[in-house]
Amino acid sequence: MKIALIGYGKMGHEIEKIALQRGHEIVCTIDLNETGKFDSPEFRSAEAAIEFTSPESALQNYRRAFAANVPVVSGTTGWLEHLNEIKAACKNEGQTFFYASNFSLGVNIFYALSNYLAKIMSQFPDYDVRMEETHHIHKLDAPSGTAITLAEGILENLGRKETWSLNKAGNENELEIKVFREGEVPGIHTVIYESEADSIRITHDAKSRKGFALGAVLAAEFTKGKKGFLGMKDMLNLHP
Ligand SMILES: NC(=O)C1=CN([C@@H]2O[C@H](COP(=O)(O)OP(=O)(O)OC[C@H]3O[C@@H](n4cnc5c(N)ncnc54)[C@H](OP(=O)(O)O)[C@@H]3O)[C@@H](O)[C@H]2O)C=CC1
Ligand SMILES: O=C(O)C1=N[C@H](C(=O)O)C[C@H](O)C1
Repeated sequence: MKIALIGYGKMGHEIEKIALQRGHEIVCTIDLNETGKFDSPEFRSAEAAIEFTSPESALQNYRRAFAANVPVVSGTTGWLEHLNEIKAACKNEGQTFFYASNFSLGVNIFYALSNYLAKIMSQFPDYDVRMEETHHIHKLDAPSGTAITLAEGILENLGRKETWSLNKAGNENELEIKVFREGEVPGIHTVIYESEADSIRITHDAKSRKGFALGAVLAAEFTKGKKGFLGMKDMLNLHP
């Protein structure tokens, strides 16, 4: 299929490689300060645009792609305060938008596992829960989008935490997410349950960006012929 890339950084390059390997054509790449390209015939010919940019630019990019009637697959994190606006555009304007805070199969299995563990732990109040995430030093947002999705799943299934907090231990109603930024780490997420007797830890450790990029290309393939707001739940049927 014809794919446009919005954002030609670390993920844009990785996605390009995988898209070409899977027989797709990259018809247009749009990086910072190249917004004129949204009006080009090449961009308009795309059957999907895959967007990995920055928290501040994501919403504008979606709007520009929608104006050209190009479906969007996005993995950019840190923009979710605008989620309802995008859902409304899907519903009221007939747009197509696929979002995942993490496109890797492994993390989506991990989400399901963490939700299930939280459900079990709802019966065992002696265990407190906290989370840790580690990423490369270039990351702009904290906590990671993946950590927020994990935290939301824990809050929903555990029933004894009201909200999550960033690097702030001590309040028993809050689920602490401790954030580390180190070297070129692609992404590590850990959920820790601890009682006086023992601790249980589950970790997802990405070996590279390949899994994220493959998931994004599979998502672009999945959007073909579909309308509305889509996510990994629709594609993988993994977490209830
Ligand atoms: N959902 C998932 O599975 C994953 C999500 N991510 C998320 O994706 C995003 C990008 O990650 P990554 O590729 O590592 O970051 P990079 O910084 O390597 O790449 C982002 C690219 O987007 C460009 N850019 C910035 N603003 C615009 C704009 N307005 N229009 C077009 N291009 C723009 C940047 O240009 P310049 O460098 O000149 O600023 C850069 O080339 C982050 O939010 C990250 O959290 C990352 C991995 C997996
Ligand atoms: O910025 C990154 O690199 C990543 N961002 C995503 C996030 O914020 O969860 C996904 C992955 O962890 C890599």
